[in-house]
Amino acid sequence: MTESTYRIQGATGEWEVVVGLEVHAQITTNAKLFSGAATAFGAEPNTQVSLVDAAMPGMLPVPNRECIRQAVRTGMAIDAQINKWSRFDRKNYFYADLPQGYQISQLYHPIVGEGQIAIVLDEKNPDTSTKVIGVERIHVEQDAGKLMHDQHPTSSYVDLNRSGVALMEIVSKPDMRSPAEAGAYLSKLRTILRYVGSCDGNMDQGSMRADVNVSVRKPGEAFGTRTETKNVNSVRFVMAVVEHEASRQVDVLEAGGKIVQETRLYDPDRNETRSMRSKEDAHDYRYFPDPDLLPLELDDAFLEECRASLPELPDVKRKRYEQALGLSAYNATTLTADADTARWFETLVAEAARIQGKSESDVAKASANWLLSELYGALNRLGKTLDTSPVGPTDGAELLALVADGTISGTIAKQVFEIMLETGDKPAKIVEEKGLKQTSDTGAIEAAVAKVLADNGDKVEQYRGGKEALFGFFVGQTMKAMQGKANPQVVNELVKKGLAG
Ligand SMILES: Nc1ncnc2c1ncn2[C@@H]1O[C@H](COP(=O)(O)OP(=O)(O)OP(=O)(O)O)[C@@H](O)[C@H]1O
Ligand SMILES: [Mg+2]
Ligand SMILES: [Mg+2]
Repeated sequence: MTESTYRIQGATGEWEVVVGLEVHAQITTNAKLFSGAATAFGAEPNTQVSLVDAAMPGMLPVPNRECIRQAVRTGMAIDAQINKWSRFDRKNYFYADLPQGYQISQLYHPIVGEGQIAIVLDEKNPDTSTKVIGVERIHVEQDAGKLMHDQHPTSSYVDLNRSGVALMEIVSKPDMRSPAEAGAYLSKLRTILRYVGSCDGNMDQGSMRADVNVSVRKPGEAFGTRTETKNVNSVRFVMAVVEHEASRQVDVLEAGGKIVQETRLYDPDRNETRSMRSKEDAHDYRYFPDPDLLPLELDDAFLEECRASLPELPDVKRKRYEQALGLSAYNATTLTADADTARWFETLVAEAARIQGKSESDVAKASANWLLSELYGALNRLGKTLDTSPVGPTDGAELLALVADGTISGTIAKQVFEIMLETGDKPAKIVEEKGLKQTSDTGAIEAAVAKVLADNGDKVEQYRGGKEALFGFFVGQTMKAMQGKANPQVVNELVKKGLAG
């Protein structure tokens, strides 16, 4: 565990920043938290609104089992305490996007208690740069609707599609100490949610948004007063908010001012935060238990099913990639940062092992290197991602097998791969049709070596005079003469022999 050393230098000395994040994550379900209305993104306004979501008198909320299940699975994935007994509370306030006049949330008895998330600050050295950030709680609550101010010159409209959509509010402890830690926490949380499948993590669609709580203090002193910047919707913006808000607070404090507990808004265009209103306290909302809902009681069979349905999680997967598959820490971290990437890689490795009749650990390194350099390089160039990759894991594994069994050299493999990307053809077919098979035909290679040595008599003399670095030149020239198709080992041997003779 490393201590963060992020400090802000002020006129009166160094300041430390303290950060806690409240993350609202939309639960991936087809239906809302207390109604059967749909939740699809991008639907026409007010087409996904049931009578419950519109708060028609007399309608009663009925909890959606799947939402509860996903919150519990998320809690288990961060090693949190799961509360078998929890309850919904009403958070009362008036706003035009909230037809009920209250939000159903969980203040006093959240469904998930304390947990933790391990963040990595240096991907090359994950084991020595891990910091554990505490999670205070996860509770389940309803989302509000959305006001639309751009539809009419003088009126605002209300879209209730989001009204009643299930959210998890994941509240961290004030354990982060720098913009980088806040960014790493949010990324890691998103990774975990995507592995679990409880939230799609698409911040640009609003499925995940962070309220960023920031305060500053002199190192070793008690916590200062926090401000809360609402609804920040990217990792980069969260980091920017921490940086700006911290230095703004230092300026205020050093000028003799006071920080007031308030809600602020982030403006990405001007990269600044602005005060919105003074912060409400819990008592302003007159929270009380919702009389329309019974307490939630989870039985053991339900909890057992939640646990059994969890996938292998990113930290465990990373360790397995390092220890069982022999990958570098960096490659293991990169490949496990995203559930889809890990799945793609695992199919590639399984296929490569199957085709070559080897164990997964024998083929994992070459698979990882190919995926992270060749495939990623090509996808970047083509503006594509793994899910839209023109080459799938099985074709990739077949290409790797051709290199492993000596059918083609690594250089030729790059050419074959380019053709695969263009045509979608199988690698074996391309090698066959283009006559790209590697040759170990010593006769042909010997002849090529002889010609290279004859054409470069001066260099041969220099080599023999002690300039051994020239060896690579002769190998390269021979390879070129063989159009890349010569077995490199045989070329090495024959060049050595030719130079000696
Ligand atoms: N001094 C502090 N500096 C920075 N962050 C803090 C500090 N004290 C608390 N926090 C963070 O502020 C957040 C408080 O969230 P919580 O949901 O408990 O309350 P809230 O913000 O008052 O309520 P609401 O959900 O209505 O916004 C937590 O993430 C916590 O870690
Ligand atoms: Mg909160
Ligand atoms: Mg808050």
